[in-house]
Amino acid sequence: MALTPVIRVNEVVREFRRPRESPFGPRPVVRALDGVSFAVEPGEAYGIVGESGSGKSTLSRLILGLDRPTGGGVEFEGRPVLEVPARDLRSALQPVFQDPRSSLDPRMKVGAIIREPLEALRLDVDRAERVAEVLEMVRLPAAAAGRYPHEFSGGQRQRIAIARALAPRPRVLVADEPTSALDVGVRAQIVNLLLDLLDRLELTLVLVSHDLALVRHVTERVAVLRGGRLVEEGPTRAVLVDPEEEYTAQLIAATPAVTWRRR
Ligand SMILES: Nc1ncnc2c1ncn2[C@@H]1O[C@H](COP(=O)(O)OP(=O)(O)OP(=O)(O)O)[C@@H](O)[C@H]1O
Repeated sequence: MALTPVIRVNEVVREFRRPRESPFGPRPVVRALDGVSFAVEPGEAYGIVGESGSGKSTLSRLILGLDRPTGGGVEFEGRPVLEVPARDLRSALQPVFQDPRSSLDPRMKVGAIIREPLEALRLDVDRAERVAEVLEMVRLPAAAAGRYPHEFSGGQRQRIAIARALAPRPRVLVADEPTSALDVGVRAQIVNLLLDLLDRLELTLVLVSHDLALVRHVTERVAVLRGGRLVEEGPTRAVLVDPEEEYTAQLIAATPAVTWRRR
């Protein structure tokens, strides 16, 4: 019997209304997503790529249950994501955002930042122990808990953001451009850390990025979005090395040739 997909995106449409262009004119509608369907299997690393404005962030918000589609639906582990109780959903499905500078509260110590989801979700765990555990997982010293985010480098702050996401022991991470705020040299470390965590913790990853080199290195399957439509989907190697669609070939051609090296 086939496994239930972790995430199923089913004919999803998301429209946004723009402000009127003239006082009595209609409000223009932007179709950010237009009939997108795919499924992510347990333990898989799945990439979503596309140029700016193709609908990637809109899709990641819908997957996380942070937004409502205009049509179609998203299922998490077989249930409509909007019907999963918030506490169950957030302990299982955690976001990792782009820029830890804006997602980490500068007034809170790192320990409190990592404890926050445990407190918000009222999880019955030894919080101090869990903080130490996740800091160790992202290779930061236990003493980091007593310091503030500004005392860390960009790469270390991204590790803190990942530690926070891991604290409730999620089964799935949704990472939207997790390395784009970082210098190139630091990116590879974060990427290798993510790969290591996927292996060790048997996580499912949805990686949203315009960085094709990153997606090629990390994911097993990939979906290519263009203007809100899914134009191509398949094994990452096949799609990003030998694409069937001209659009994907153009995306690849527009990408600087960066290759990630595994440790
Ligand atoms: N809240 C909103 N209100 C109006 N339009 C929106 C809103 N959010 C997204 N859009 C529009 O939907 C389309 C897709 O946007 P989205 O941010 O999902 O693209 P993206 O692929 O993530 O782009 P980027 O890589 O630049 O972040 C764009 O045309 C955008 O202007």
